[in-house]
Amino acid sequence: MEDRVRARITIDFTGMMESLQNQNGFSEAKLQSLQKVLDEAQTALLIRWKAGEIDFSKLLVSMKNQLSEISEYANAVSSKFDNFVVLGIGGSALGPLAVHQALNHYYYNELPPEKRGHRPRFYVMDNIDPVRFSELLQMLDPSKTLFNVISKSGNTSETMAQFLIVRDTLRRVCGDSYAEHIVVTTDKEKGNLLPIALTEGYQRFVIPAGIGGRFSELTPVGLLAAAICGIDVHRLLEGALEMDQWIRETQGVFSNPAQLRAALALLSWQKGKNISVFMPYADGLKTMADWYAQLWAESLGKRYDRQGRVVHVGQTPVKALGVTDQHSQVQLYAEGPDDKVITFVVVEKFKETQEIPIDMKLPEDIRFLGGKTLDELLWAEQKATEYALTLAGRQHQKILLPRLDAYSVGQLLLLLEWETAYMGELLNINAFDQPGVEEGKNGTYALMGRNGYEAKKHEIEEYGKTRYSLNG
Ligand SMILES: O=P(O)(O)OC[C@H]1O[C@](O)(CO)[C@@H](O)[C@@H]1O
Repeated sequence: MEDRVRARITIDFTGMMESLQNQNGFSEAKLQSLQKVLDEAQTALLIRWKAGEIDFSKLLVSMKNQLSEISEYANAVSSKFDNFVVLGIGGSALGPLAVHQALNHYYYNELPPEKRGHRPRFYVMDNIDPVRFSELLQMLDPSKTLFNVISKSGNTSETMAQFLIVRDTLRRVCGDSYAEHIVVTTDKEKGNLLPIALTEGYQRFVIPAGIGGRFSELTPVGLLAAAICGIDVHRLLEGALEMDQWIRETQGVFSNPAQLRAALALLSWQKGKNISVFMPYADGLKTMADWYAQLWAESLGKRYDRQGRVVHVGQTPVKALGVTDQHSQVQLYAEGPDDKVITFVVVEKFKETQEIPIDMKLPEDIRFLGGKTLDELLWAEQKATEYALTLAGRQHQKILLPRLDAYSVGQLLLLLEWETAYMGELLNINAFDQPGVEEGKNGTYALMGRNGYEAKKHEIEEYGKTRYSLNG
């Protein structure tokens, strides 16, 4: 029976304040003085959203209205197929993966069907590594598999290549019924995937206009996969809506969680903290750190400001996992360059616990663990690391999730999306585009022989003539 607690997540920014207060020239008043900029940021966002750009609230409400369609399809296919495979990359893969890992059994795919509600196994193919892709196709029975091709643009080479291989395989294995094994999630009007989907009669879901990949988890991009794998998508959206409302309706940097995190991020970035470490203390949130990395990096790493001036802004996101990375990265965080701000994400109540057995015959060095639980050990380690970083004068803050459930995850997604949007405004850049990836894409088209890219191909071949390499 799912717990119906609807507690809000908490932002504990003591670690930031203490460290910032120890720096010359910082005061709470300085943080407060950002309020005017944040208010302007909010107004600017709302104006642009009214004019048709991404609008979190509108999006969530319209998704709520579409849930019955998504759930109906999900229920129909989940008992029909043994496997459900997402083909996508970036925002079209990281969100579905993060939410699945956060909310489903950690070993979901290994469970016998009855223990996963007779729902299909779930795979996300977010790369074009030929070995992994071949091995996936060797391992799955295509006739028992549903493939979800996800691409906002409908043009992404990696996803299109995967799709063409899968379509070919399905045609060979399933004959005329191959189209029943493909569901497409793409734009309503644009892209090359759409006409193929229409002509070949695939089931189709729409990514609303104005929503870029990294902001699309709470659209059919993520909701379909979640619904097929048994996640409570209603609660996910409820949590997101609750956070959206909290942020949208709360004035004041010390009461608005996204404004506070963005303002602190700006202040720390201005003080040379060029790295933002996202460190959840829950294995279920490991891929949430990947999702966050794309959100923060692609949204905020920009060459030009809104007036076209060269600014080169952005903070490099780093993924870490507590407690695992205490034994690999924390040494650097404590004693290396003071260029990081660390966000711990802590779950206050885990859905499972494990007691450590008591054995009085053991030496005290390990006997002290007996009678405690793994959760207690994990929380103690997090607190101790937080304290150690405080002693080292390092900046950190903490997001506390009451539980790792759909409601909290919905809140977390929206918190981070809003924070990114505010940070974009504070940096005076467009957080919703990604022009820096175009050059690489065009180069790929050129090298793969796409018509119209001959000059670029020549340019790259010329570049390739001078090499400095070592081959013993
Ligand atoms: O969903 P699409 O259009 O295939 O894009 C995939 C990813 O590629 C990017 O456009 C970057 O190349 C990301 O912003 C996006 O999440």
